Order: sequence, then structure tokens, then C-alpha cells
Amino acid sequence: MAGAEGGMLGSCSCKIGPSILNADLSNLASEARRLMDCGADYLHLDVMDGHFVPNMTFGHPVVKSLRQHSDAFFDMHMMVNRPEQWIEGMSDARANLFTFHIEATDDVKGCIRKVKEAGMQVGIGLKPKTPVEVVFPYVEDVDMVLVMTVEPGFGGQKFMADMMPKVQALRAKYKSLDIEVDGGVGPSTIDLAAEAGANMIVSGTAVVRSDNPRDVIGQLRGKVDEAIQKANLER
Ligand SMILES: O=C(CO)[C@@H](O)[C@H](O)COP(=O)(O)O
Ligand SMILES: [Fe+2]
Repeated sequence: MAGAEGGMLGSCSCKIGPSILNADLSNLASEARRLMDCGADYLHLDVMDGHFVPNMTFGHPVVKSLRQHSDAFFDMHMMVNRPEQWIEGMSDARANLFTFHIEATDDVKGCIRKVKEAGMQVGIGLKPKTPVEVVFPYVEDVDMVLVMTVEPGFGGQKFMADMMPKVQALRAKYKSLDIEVDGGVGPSTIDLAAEAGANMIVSGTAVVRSDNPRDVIGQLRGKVDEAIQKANLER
């Protein structure tokens, strides 16, 4: 659904979402346009509050401004404590998917409900040290599960291959779940993520710092499509 605002999740097809964290943030609108024009399916927007992670980025006022220039599907990666406090602002900014971390709230069910009531799709994220089992009670209620493949906070880190068993465990249990991986994903690590069963691929540095982002997005998509086809044949 490249380029269109609205629903995108639920089909478990390959979707590539560049992270703009290491892009030129002073030219967010043109960076968003450039990445969507290069074949991205959605934009992954990293929100950091300086508490949940040791870094800060931007909040809903910036997202609302960006929305004036882009009709892309906005995947909000909320690396913030007490994500509940930003649901209304992100909904007002016309974000599409609000992904909060399971470690960041005492009321996971309540947060899921409030995101839905605010008219957004909902994702739930797991830091590397969080076991995958903690998310199982909520999977039926969310649109997507995000498995972090770096410690959240910064772009350009090394992909943690030891997170792949989490992706495999989720895929084994939930055949049509949208599973996103985020952190250190690029042409040299996509095979592991795709074969484990991830279908939503966040890629920051590898895409935005490439001389040929279209080619990188195409390579990532090729590997994921191939893995999905193989998995379907084996079923
Ligand atoms: O959420 C995060 C980091 O906390 C990510 O979205 C990264 O920013 C992706 O960038 P690369 O690791 O692909 O450079
Ligand atoms: Fe992210």
C-alpha cells in the first residue's frame, strides 16, 4: 500500500519500513518523500523520551507537522515511559500504528484498549532482555509484535542474531501475525530475520545512508518474499 494512509496490517505480507532516525532530521518532509519514492511501504518513526532510552528525538507536534507533507503509513515506535500519555497526541497527529514497549507500562491491556479507542492500530514491542513469552497473553489483541534486534536508543548498532528464536517462537504460534524486527537490519542480516519469520522490516542506516536506497529496499523485499513463499510451500 506504499504511499497511502490507512490500514496496512493484518495480511502478514512483506512490508519494508525505513527508520528515519539516522536520516537528515532537519529535512524530515523531504526525507519521508525520498524514502517512500524509493519503494518503502511505510515509515518507522522513532520517538524517544530520554527516560525509557538514553536518547531523545521528537514527539507528536513534529509528527503532526510531517503529516501535512506525507500520506505515508506512520509506524510510531514509542520508546517512552508511560506511553498512555502520548496516545491522544499521536492520534491527533494522524499516526497509524502506535507501538509501545511492554516494559514501559503497568497496564498493558489498558494501553492496548486506549490506542484502539483513539483510532490507531496497536503494536507491542520487546526489548532484547525481555522474554518472548511475556507478550503471548496480548498477541490476540494487537496488530503487530515488534522484536527489537538491538538495545533501543540508537541507530547504527549491530544486529543481535540471538533474538531470532523469539521471532521463530512467535511465527510458530501465530501464522498470520505481523512480526516486525528493528535494529541493525540490512542486506547482510536480512536472511536471518526473514528465515525466522519476520515480515515487517525496519531498516535505518542501511537504507538512509545508502547511495541507492531503492536497491537496498528491493533487496530486503526480495529476501522476505522468498522466505514467505518458502514457508507457504512447507505448510
Ligand atoms: O528503534 C530503533 C533504535 O532504537 C531503530 O528504529 C533504529 O533506529 C534502526 O536503525 P538501524 O539500526 O537500522 O540503523
Ligand atoms: Fe525503531
